[in-house]
Amino acid sequence: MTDGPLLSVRNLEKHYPITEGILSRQVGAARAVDGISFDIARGETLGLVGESGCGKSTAASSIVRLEEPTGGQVLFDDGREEGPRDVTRFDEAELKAFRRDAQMIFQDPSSSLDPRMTVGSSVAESLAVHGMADRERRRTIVENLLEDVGLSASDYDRYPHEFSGGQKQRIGLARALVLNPELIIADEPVSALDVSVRAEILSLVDRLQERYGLSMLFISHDMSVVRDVCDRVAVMYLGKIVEIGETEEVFSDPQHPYTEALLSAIPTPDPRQRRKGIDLTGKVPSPVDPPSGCRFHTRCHRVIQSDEYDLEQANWRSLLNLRDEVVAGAVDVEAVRESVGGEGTDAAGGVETASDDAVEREIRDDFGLPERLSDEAAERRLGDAFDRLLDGNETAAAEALASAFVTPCEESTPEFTDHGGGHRSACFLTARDDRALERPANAER
Ligand SMILES: Nc1ncnc2c1ncn2[C@@H]1O[C@H](COP(=O)(O)OP(=O)(O)OP(=O)(O)O)[C@@H](O)[C@H]1O
Repeated sequence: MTDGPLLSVRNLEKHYPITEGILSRQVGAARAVDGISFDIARGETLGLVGESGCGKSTAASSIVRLEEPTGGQVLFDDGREEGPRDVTRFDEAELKAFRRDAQMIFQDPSSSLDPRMTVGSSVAESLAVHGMADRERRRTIVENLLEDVGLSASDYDRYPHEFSGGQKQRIGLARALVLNPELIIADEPVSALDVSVRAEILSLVDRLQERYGLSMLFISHDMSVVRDVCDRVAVMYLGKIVEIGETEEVFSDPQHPYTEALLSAIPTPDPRQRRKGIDLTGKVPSPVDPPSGCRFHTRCHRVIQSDEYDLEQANWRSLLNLRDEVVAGAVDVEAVRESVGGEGTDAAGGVETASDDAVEREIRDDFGLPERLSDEAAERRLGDAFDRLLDGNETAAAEALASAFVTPCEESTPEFTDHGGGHRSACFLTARDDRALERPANAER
């Protein structure tokens, strides 16, 4: 056995083709996982965390080749003399052996339990598949394992429907452990469970991991769950890892604004401890057409300002939101005019038409923009774009906004910056001055 990591994922990619027409011509690709790299040491738990749709499950299934990766390497070191081998190049027999060493646990344990089989037979099944012919021996191993996961040996002969969600996840754990694997990939193992049983299952996972000396990739959208069980954490956004480091470090000194926003969403019972002030608004963009540059720039509260202006950060964010909506053709001036003007009547008794000023005020208000920006140059260019928009020339307005308001974050892709101790993040802010992000004034911790 070498001292190196058990698993090294290198530039892993999974791109799903997007096809069109009866000939299924490929017209694009969903870049669900777009070049992620991380290591998992022996006995270590790495958390992979991010919002729904960022590619966590695709990463997991690509690592064990339930789906074929499009690119990259998955190096697994099972202690052979020749060192780590690339799972993506395994033939069928090698893959079968690898799947004994690397087991998955899923969010819904019922999906992998046959309702017509006793849970004991379900757990014992893979022992038989992998060549253990002695039925009594299989039974003894499984009975012991059921006790290890907090069930009893007599549960062997019961059926899945007789168990609660938490108990089923215990059975899922027993199934994953029965072949004595080295690596467990747990995909949201507690998200479907009642809050009351989550802590029990998490502490069981922790205990089993230590007892069996397991390495684990623990996938979750929930930062608070990750904090409880993971030694290190990798934060994923739209197919890419944006920050990775020791859990303690990442939680106490987050370096990427996305991590910061995820942390601010953790509910805490103590209002004095509550972090607030960071709105993670909007959905994760589509991986078919991800934003250019830093993929988080369309939602980032710290998105970098153009050197030309000196605006309040919130106003800069709002300006970019307005720009993106106008460019997408999603600002319907006439609808706003109607909604603003519909409240009064004109001299002839007809519905009053809202003035351009009123419409502009309304749109500014919708986007959280003040009636006048503090920066004169920015205000002039915004006013210019509004003139065109209110004249009904959306294309010219979009062009004016797109050329006036550009963030460096969309122009190139940030590389990783090393913060020491294996803590790295990919953000221009930290790349610029290599120091921790200052907290926003209104973000309490
Ligand atoms: N077969 C597929 N074809 C095209 N796109 C897909 C396919 N499977 C997943 N995707 C897309 O890939 C992206 C990543 O999905 P994935 O399920 O891996 O995310 P996730 O972070 O695990 O989210 P969740 O927790 O909701 O499962 C999503 O945008 C999803 O729509």
